[in-house]
Amino acid sequence: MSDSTCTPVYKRILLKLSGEALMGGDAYGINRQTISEIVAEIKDVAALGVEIGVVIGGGNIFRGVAPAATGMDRATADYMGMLATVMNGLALQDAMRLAGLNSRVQSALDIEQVVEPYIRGKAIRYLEQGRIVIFAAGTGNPFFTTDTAAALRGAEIGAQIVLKATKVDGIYTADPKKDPSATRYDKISFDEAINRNLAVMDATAFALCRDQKLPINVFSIFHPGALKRVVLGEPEGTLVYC
Ligand SMILES: Nc1ncnc2c1ncn2[C@@H]1O[C@H](COP(=O)(O)OP(=O)(O)OP(=O)(O)O)[C@@H](O)[C@H]1O
Ligand SMILES: O=c1ccn([C@@H]2O[C@H](COP(=O)(O)O)[C@@H](O)[C@H]2O)c(=O)[nH]1
Repeated sequence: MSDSTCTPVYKRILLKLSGEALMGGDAYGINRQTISEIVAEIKDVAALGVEIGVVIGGGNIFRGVAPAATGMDRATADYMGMLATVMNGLALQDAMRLAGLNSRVQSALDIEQVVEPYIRGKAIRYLEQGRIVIFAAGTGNPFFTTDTAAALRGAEIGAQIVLKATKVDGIYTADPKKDPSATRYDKISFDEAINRNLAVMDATAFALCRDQKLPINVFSIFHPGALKRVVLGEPEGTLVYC
């Protein structure tokens, strides 16, 4: 049932959830309280009748370019990273189940005993039926990231925007964790974000969204209500536009 007091400006969104955000205050893995809170934010948006695809990251478990992967064959490390996103996807689906949300996980890597494979038409059908679709295993290819998977799946499912829910509250002139003097953009063009090498997302993801005219909004998943505010068209975080 849609909430008649709030009208979303997007009918279908692709939400990129940072894997690291799932850690909450922990050093590693998935914090149950944090994942429940994130799911509650998603539930508020689902209640508006918005169709939601989710790409989940894996940085809380494994990252192919992290120190833990030093010396490893890069492609092997990347496959481990993609499998980490499958674990996060299953945890997210379970947290959604506990919250009363109906979701499906689709994986870009074939592990059919665990999750169903990514099939675009089926994913779109699920969205039309009001189910949340969690896209796991990134693009299914090494040397990419889940940000690029978000751009790709967002374009494939016809999402109107990619929402990057992360640990920072937008895009800054430099990494705010390293440069406290960095300032936040309210909005920025794709060309400027790419030319300035703003590392909040990788250049492949920015370029794909730019080419597909798919805007991105980067915001903090730790700001209560931020996801809903973005979906209602209220200013939140940083909008990346064509
Ligand atoms: N110019 C910038 N503006 C904002 N954040 C930046 C910038 N440059 C680098 N960052 C960093 O980018 C990070 C992006 O966050 P995030 O952890 O979501 O990336 P991710 O690799 O997609 O996540 P994960 O792998 O955990 O799914 C932020 O934590 C921030 O410190
Ligand atoms: O398409 C993809 C997506 C991801 N990977 C690997 O997984 C990890 C985790 O993803 P994050 O985007 O960093 O959350 C990533 O570092 C890669 O190692 C991949 O190979 N292909």
